[in-house]
Amino acid sequence: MSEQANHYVITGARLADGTTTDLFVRDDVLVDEAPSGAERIAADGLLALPGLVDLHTHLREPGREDAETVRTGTEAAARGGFTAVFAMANTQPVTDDAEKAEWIKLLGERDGSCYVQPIGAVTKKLAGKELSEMGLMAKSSARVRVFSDDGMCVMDPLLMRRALEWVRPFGGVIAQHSQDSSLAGPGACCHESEISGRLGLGGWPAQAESIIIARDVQLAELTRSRLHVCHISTAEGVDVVRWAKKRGINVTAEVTPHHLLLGTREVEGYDTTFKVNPPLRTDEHIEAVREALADGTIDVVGTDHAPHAPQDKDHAFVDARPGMLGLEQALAVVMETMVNTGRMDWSTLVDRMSTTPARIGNLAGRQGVALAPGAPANIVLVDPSARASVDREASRSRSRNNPYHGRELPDPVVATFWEGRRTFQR
Ligand SMILES: NC(=O)N[C@@H](CC(=O)O)C(=O)O
Ligand SMILES: [Zn+2]
Ligand SMILES: [Zn+2]
Repeated sequence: MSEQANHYVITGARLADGTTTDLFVRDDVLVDEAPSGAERIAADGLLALPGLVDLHTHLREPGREDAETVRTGTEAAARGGFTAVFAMANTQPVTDDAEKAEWIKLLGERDGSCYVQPIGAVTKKLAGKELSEMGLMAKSSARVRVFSDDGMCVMDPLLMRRALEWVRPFGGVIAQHSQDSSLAGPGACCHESEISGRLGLGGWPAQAESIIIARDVQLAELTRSRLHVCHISTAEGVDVVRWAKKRGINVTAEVTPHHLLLGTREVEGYDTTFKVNPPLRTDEHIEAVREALADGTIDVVGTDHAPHAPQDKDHAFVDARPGMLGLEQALAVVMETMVNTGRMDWSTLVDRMSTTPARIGNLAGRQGVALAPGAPANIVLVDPSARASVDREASRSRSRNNPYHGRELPDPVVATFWEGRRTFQR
């Protein structure tokens, strides 16, 4: 038995369905009896869940390695209980051809503490003018299935129609950053509300989001293709998705941890950590996205982990880069807002944070698989009662724009195993 072998016996853990079992890890799979020489891990009182899957991560490599790298971003992911992340295309250069997608995939294999699946850009350089090489990215060894201009909205409806048509034959999906940039002034940087008026900040109305979603679900219907709505944040947006699903339109939606917990009032101190797209909203919107995540109108939680270097955040609110960290506290925030409030049980949480994101991103069978013999050994061990004050300095991320700094939250992740490899241990 080599010392490097990933052989574990995890005893006494409770699964998402409430049953208690022992888990046997032999290399990268779960088996039905203890491998010889396995390390024993007592997990009494802990939950064992399939590793979490994030459809929406910004890893910043290549181009902004001062803010994050594949290594540091996936270390943050493992710390948060994730065993797979989808890397957004808005890097420098943009991931808009097969070679660049293959390079991200290779970086993941070389440096990753979890599986890294590249997302391809919808348009070249995210410029919104010309479709990228989506077919070649799909055919490449990176096997890209999710395409997004995230950071930018695909504003041209004809281009959006063509993109949806293009990905349909190979089962791809267009993940849209739904934000009508023509419906707010150039300085829009928070939610349009009484608070934006009082603070003197330009606002994004909720309708800048819901109008694009309404257009796109109809284009998904027209093309019989698949649409994913990134970071939905408004009651109006949720209503449109609910309507579209009732019509049988192939649409899925995602909410971020920060839109489940944080509100417009966070920006009152002009702390640019809280500047994000779409902006933090008011209580009625927060209530709407929580309800929609519980009832399945919103299919998944996606972190929109968006690391930024200090020089991009240390500006007047209107000039700072939007985006905040998310990977390390995602599970904690979903527990606090959804599980500990009695809105959601653990098996639904697993669906929203592991099974369904894996399915949307075409990783079903490899990620988000229920823990049973034969399944890949992607496991997160969770202590449901631990709590701690978040310290941004303790982050695995290279950036410090953590919106939960100083806040007391659950501190659930005890250990993470990716394909049998222990990638995090508290
Ligand atoms: N969410 C953000 O405010 N910023 C993201 C881009 C995006 O998700 O739109 C980023 O890349 O920094
Ligand atoms: Zn976005
Ligand atoms: Zn994003």
